[in-house]
Amino acid sequence: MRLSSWSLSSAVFRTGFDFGQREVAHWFPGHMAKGIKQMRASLRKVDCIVEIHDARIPFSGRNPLFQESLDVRPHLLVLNKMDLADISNKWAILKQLERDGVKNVLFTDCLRQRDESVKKLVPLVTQLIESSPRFHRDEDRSYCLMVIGVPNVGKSSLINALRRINLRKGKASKVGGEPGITKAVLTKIQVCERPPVYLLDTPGVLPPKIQNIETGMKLALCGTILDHLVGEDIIADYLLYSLNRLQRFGYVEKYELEGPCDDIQHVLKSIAVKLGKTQRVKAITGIGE
Ligand SMILES: Nc1nc2c(ncn2[C@@H]2O[C@H](COP(=O)(O)OP(=O)(O)OP(=O)(O)O)[C@@H](O)[C@H]2O)c(=O)[nH]1
Repeated sequence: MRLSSWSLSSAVFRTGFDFGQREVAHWFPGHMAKGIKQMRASLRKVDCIVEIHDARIPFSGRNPLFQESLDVRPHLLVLNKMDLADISNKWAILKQLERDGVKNVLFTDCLRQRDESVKKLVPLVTQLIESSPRFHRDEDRSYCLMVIGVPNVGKSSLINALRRINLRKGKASKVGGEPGITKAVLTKIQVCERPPVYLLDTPGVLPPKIQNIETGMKLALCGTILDHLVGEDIIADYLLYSLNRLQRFGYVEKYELEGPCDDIQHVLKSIAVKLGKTQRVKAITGIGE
């Protein structure tokens, strides 16, 4: 078996998207451009930037547009959805990020009710802010954080988890399984009383140009780009390619296949049959005769 038939050029051809060269208007819609503008305008009020990214793709798809803000404020990279990621090589990930200039990293799972990782966030950011050269201690001082990241990585979930853990309060930010739920920079949301910590939720912003097609596919696979913009079949094909390349053959047993396979249509058909998701359709013959 060849490990995969997936090919970058065929994905470009089939999607019509060229992640490297062309700006794809759908991926940088108006609210994202507006979001970046609003973020820049609000930066003045912010003590620390909390950038959230998907722990499954720690090195791909972070938005370079955020970089300028990271240079002027303390920065914490939160790698969320760690429950879905393979973090057995956590130290290697941290080392690589450090080489890329990212020193402060926290892995989180925002869906767990009493998650220890989310609890660490407030002490970590207050420490970062208080050790920054711009810091002035003041009796009534509160801390303002700005939460940034590409769409659907869990920005709103993190805000809600912080409120749940620190204030025992309910949701303040709308959460959704699709990218693009948060469309406006919100007003300050309180997430902790002692010390008083507020934060600004922001819309998920994709880079206007995606570095290369593989980065684009990873972002799509993690749900940061609406599936239909890339094509569900192409995303599934890339997933199969990635599983085979990483020699993760768990899908073979789960879907009772004969063995590893590089034909996505065959795999999808077998899954549909196993899950009873098939439909009878009338075959139409004779067209064009
Ligand atoms: N498995 C898992 N899912 C998560 C986690 N955090 C968030 N999610 C899910 O990821 C999806 C997106 O979460 P949101 O909090 O809406 O993400 P967002 O970054 O605010 O999204 P936008 O508004 O599109 O920018 C939702 O379906 C959440 O339930 C996590 O730690 N683990």
